[in-house]
Amino acid sequence: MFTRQNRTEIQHFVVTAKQMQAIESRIFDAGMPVAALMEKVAGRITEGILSKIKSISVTSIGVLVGPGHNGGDALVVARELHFLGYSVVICCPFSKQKELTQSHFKYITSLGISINKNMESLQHCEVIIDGMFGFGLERPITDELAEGVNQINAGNKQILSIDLPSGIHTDTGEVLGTAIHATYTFCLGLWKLAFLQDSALDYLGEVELIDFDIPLADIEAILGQTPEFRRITPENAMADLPLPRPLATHKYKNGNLLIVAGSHRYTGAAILAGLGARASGVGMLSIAVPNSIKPLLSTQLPEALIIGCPETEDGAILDFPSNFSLDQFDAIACGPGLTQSATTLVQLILECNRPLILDADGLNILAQLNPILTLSQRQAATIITPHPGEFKRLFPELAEELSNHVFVTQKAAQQSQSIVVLKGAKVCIGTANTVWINPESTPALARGGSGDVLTGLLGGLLAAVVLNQTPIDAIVKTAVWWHAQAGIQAAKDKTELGVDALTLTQYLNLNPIQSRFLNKSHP
Ligand SMILES: NC(=O)C1=CN([C@@H]2O[C@H](COP(=O)(O)OP(=O)(O)OC[C@H]3O[C@@H](n4cnc5c(N)ncnc54)[C@H](O)[C@@H]3O)[C@@H](O)[C@H]2O)[C@H](O)CC1
Ligand SMILES: [K+]
Repeated sequence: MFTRQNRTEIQHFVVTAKQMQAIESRIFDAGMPVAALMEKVAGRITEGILSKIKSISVTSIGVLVGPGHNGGDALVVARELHFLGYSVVICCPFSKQKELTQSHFKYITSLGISINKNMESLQHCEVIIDGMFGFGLERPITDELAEGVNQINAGNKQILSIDLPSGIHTDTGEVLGTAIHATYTFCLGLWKLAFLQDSALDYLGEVELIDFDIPLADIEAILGQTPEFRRITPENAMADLPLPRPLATHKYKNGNLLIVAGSHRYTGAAILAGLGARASGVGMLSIAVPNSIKPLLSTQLPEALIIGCPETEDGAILDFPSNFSLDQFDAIACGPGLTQSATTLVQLILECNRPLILDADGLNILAQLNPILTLSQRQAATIITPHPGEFKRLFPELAEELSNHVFVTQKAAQQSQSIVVLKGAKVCIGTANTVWINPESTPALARGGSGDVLTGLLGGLLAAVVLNQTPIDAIVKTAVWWHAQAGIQAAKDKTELGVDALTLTQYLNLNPIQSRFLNKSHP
């Protein structure tokens, strides 16, 4: 007995509409008939739909059909549901269809199922299948069509969208005119960019990838060895964890990190960054803080070397102590809780030749210093971790397009020659060749302090890879994934309200996902 192949590797590809069309064309050129592929895909969508509706009592299913092949998929699904005994109501508010879609119309009509033009025909159905537009949507939905979509949304029924909620732009995730509010969306073949854009989140509902066996060779032929966009998965995130450790390792081989953080006003930020770094397993941790808060840090992080620094009148770090050198560190993480009074210090750090993570006030200070020029002139790698507000201050010329997170992250990384981590529901990581996007997270992390934790965690992991001369890009996505997974687990245990930043640091250590890492441990 054969079971369907579990192709986890396809989970990490992300495509634009144009790339999907190009991949699809290769399949057709190789001899796969279009109708056969539609039949196969729709069969798998039907399985997906049945698994979602089996627990509710459904007698009548409404199917919204568009003019293209998204509509064709919907008609095949409708036909199969009809044969399974469901009462199917079809609505197609278009007078012209593509040839294959037209052919399915003819057949389904011959089975005695009538086709309605008016969207009100769907109002008594318990469930609606949305096959109006997929990746072929090319202009806004307007007029009567828009009214119909809004009416369907207002009906508060379960809506299952095929490929994309109709009205959502495949690449930007933006709403073109209006869009279906799906309960579930079945993305066909490969993840489309819209599934990883914050702007589409409210419309997608629960999402699932329907694999239909696109050969990897066709994907790679179009996307290349280094795809432009990549989705972070447990597999690719864990592959870059510094585990298992070599048996004969010692502390100087596991990274030496300097955190520069905190002020008299914001002591907690330094502690949280320190606790994030602690969880990373970094070999040596030093934390530079204003002299006056050194005792507090020493109590909270007994394993770290706390460096008390001269401070400004308002309690920010003024400078490093005399004879202090940044050269000894593998990496520096700078910014949480510094306040904007630490400008001279941040300038000094930007000039040093150590790999650097800049966050929070570090970014606000950078924003005053011609960011693109400053970053591109740095002699070592820089990772910046802005939220959208900080991003706007750093890259004002990209502000207008900020709703397209993936695009602006890519542009900012290219312009600044840095790694740009744009925070949001779906964190985007722009590197020289690829934008990594984290699909799984939790709103529980939208809370003061969780960014400080990420900075520390990232710093610790970065210090270790710099020392071992492994690529930096890869570890950034691992840190973002680890941080989100800790948040998800904490939210499961304590609700989304119970994940304060300190609790989050505890889940970095205790996260059950870590037991999976043990598989990679020594025999
Ligand atoms: N992924 C695959 O390899 C497969 C995908 N399939 C399905 O096909 C659609 C894409 O089909 P396509 O015909 O290219 O596009 P659409 O169905 O999304 O619609 C295009 C159709 O609609 C017209 N149109 C576009 N915007 C508007 C508008 N605002 N108002 C009115 N009309 C509009 C446009 O002119 C076209 O006529 C994909 O999503 C999958 O569902 C295959 O079935 C299997 C392989
Ligand atoms: K759709």
